[in-house]
Amino acid sequence: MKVSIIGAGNVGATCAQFIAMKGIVSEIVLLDIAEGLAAGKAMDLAQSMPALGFDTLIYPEVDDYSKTANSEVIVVTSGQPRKPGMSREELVAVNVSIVESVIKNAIKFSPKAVFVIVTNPLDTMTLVALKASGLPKNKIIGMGTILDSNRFRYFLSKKLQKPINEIEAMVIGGHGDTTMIPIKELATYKGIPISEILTNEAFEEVIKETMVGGATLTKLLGTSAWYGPGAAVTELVDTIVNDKKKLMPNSVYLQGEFGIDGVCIGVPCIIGKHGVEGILEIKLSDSDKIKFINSANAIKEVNGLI
Ligand SMILES: NC(=O)C1=CN([C@@H]2O[C@H](COP(=O)(O)OP(=O)(O)OC[C@H]3O[C@@H](n4cnc5c(N)ncnc54)[C@H](O)[C@@H]3O)[C@@H](O)[C@H]2O)C=CC1
Ligand SMILES: O=C([O-])CC(=O)C(=O)O
Repeated sequence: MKVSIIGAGNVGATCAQFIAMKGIVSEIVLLDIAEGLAAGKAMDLAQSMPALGFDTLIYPEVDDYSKTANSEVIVVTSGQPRKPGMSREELVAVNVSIVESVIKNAIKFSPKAVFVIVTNPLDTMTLVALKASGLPKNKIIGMGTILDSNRFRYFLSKKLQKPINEIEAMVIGGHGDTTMIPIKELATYKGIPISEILTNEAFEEVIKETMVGGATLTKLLGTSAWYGPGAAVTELVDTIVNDKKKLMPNSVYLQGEFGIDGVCIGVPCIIGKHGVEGILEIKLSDSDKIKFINSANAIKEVNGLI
C-alpha cells in the first residue's frame, strides 16, 4: 500500500511522520519542488524509526511523479500557508495554480487514487482539484472540518476541564474563520449533551475560540499549524486505506444535499476505500441552516476568483 504526499513542508512532513508511526501503509512517497527538502525530511524521519519502532519505507522525490505511481491515496499539502493577520482566503491566487498542476501530474500515475486536499483556502482548492482531476466527486476529499472538530473538542475539554477523548463534537461548513459551524446539539461529554452542562455564554465563547483556532495558532507560530492538521489527515488516510466506513466531516462536492449545489463544503460523510461513500444529511437547527447557507455563499464568492 502506498500513499503519496505532495508538499513536504510542515504539514506534509507531519502527515508522513504520523502515517509512518501508525504503520498505516508500507510505502510513503514524499514529493516537493524544493531541492533537498523531501530528501532531508525523509532521511531524518527514517533515522527516527529504530528508536520509535516503525519501519515504513519513505521515498523522497523532487518533482518526479512517476515514483508516486499506483498510490491508494494522494495527499495534497503543497502551497503557501498564511502568515499572522491573513485569512485563508487570501491564499487563493497563489495556491490555485499549484493545486491544479499537482493534481494533473499526480493523476497521470495514480488514476484510481483517492485525493485528500489540504491546501488552503480548503473548500475552494477542493473544487479546483475536482475540476482539474476530472474524477468522480467521491474521489476528492477536502480535509478541514475534521481538524476543526478536534479543535472544538479541545476548547470544550479546556472549558469543562475534562479529558478530550471523553468529548464528542462536530464542526461542519467552510474551513474558514467566519464560515465554520460548530454544532452545539452534537457536542457531548460521556454521551451527555454539553448544552446541559455549560452555560450558553460559556458555550458561545468556546465556539468563537474554535472558529479562530487556526488563526490563533498562526499568530503564535508565525505560520500555520501542523500537528493537528497532520493528525487529522492521518485519521482520514487510515479511514480510506483500511475501508473503515467512518462518519467524519469533510469538504465534498454537493449537488442538492442540504439544499446546496455546486460547492465543496464540510458535511458529515461516510468515508471508506472509495472515498466519500455517503453524505449524512443531519437535521440542523434553524440558525445553523442559515449559517450553512451563508457559509456556502461565502465559499462561492471565493470560488468566483478562480
Ligand atoms: N486544510 C487544513 O486544515 C490545513 C491546511 N493547511 C494548508 O496546507 C498548505 C501547506 O501548509 P504548510 O505545510 O504549513 O506549508 P509549508 O510552506 O511548510 O509547505 C508547503 C510546501 O509546498 C511545496 N510546494 C509548493 N509548490 C509546490 C508544487 N508545485 N509541487 C510540490 N510542492 C510544492 C513547498 O516547496 C513547501 O515545501 C497551506 O496552503 C496551508 O494553508 C495548513 C494546515 C491545515
Ligand atoms: O489556519 C491556517 O491557515 C491553517 C489551517 O487551515 C488550520 O490550521 O486550520
